[in-house]
Amino acid sequence: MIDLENVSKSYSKGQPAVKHVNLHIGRGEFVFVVGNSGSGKSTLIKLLLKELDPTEGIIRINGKDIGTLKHRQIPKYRRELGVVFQDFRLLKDRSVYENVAFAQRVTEVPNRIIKERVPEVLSMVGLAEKYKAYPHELSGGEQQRVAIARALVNRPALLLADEPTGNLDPKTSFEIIGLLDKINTYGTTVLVVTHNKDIVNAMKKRVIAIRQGIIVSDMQEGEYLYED
Ligand SMILES: Nc1ncnc2c1ncn2[C@@H]1O[C@H](COP(=O)(O)OP(=O)(O)OP(=O)(O)O)[C@@H](O)[C@H]1O
Repeated sequence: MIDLENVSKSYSKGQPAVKHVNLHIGRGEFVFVVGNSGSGKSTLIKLLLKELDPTEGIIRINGKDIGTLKHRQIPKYRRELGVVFQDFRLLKDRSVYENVAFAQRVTEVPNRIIKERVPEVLSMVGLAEKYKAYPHELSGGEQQRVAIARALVNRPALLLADEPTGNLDPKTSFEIIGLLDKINTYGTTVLVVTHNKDIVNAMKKRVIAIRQGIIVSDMQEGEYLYED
């Protein structure tokens, strides 16, 4: 699903943000990526989304070297990934339904399919009843559920979540991770970047720790051993 071969990324100044990373994440895995601020986690997500190109190395997603994608192929490539952020990034002036439908409208999915899929993903995230609500009428956890529904509506094989619980209280954070875990059991590969030690320790998933752009540990049923 995700293969990084000797991937490095340097910004113009300073040390490389990601250094000689080799990584394989198989289809259907659930993986946490942990590390303190500035360790290179966001850079890694941006490389996977092809918002940045590596200075060195090859990134393959689904067997495809994304370095070979033409400029005009990038939007389509990104739509095949589901992405969730710490700050939800919902459209404030659109309802829950429209926020999720929007991801399909831009891909010119026929209305008939949209009408089928939007309620389907909203009930999967437990928000079927709130389809008319606007983001400001929802709690943080509910807003993140909408963002997850939007990420799932195009049925991505891979879901990337960058600090998805960063703005949520502990109970809601566990609910959101539980939802990502459920999505994973349906077959979607899930990669979660997080600082949340309690969640990482409770979930017993694969944990990849990054320090200064280098993978310093990679453990199945791992723990958050890393001190900030
Ligand atoms: N656009 C940029 N230009 C120059 N340096 C950058 C840029 N973005 C990130 N960096 C540097 O790259 C390194 C890794 O940053 P990155 O944002 O990937 O870390 P992070 O682990 O995601 O941190 P955080 O948890 O704070 O989001 C840091 O030293 C950072 O200062």
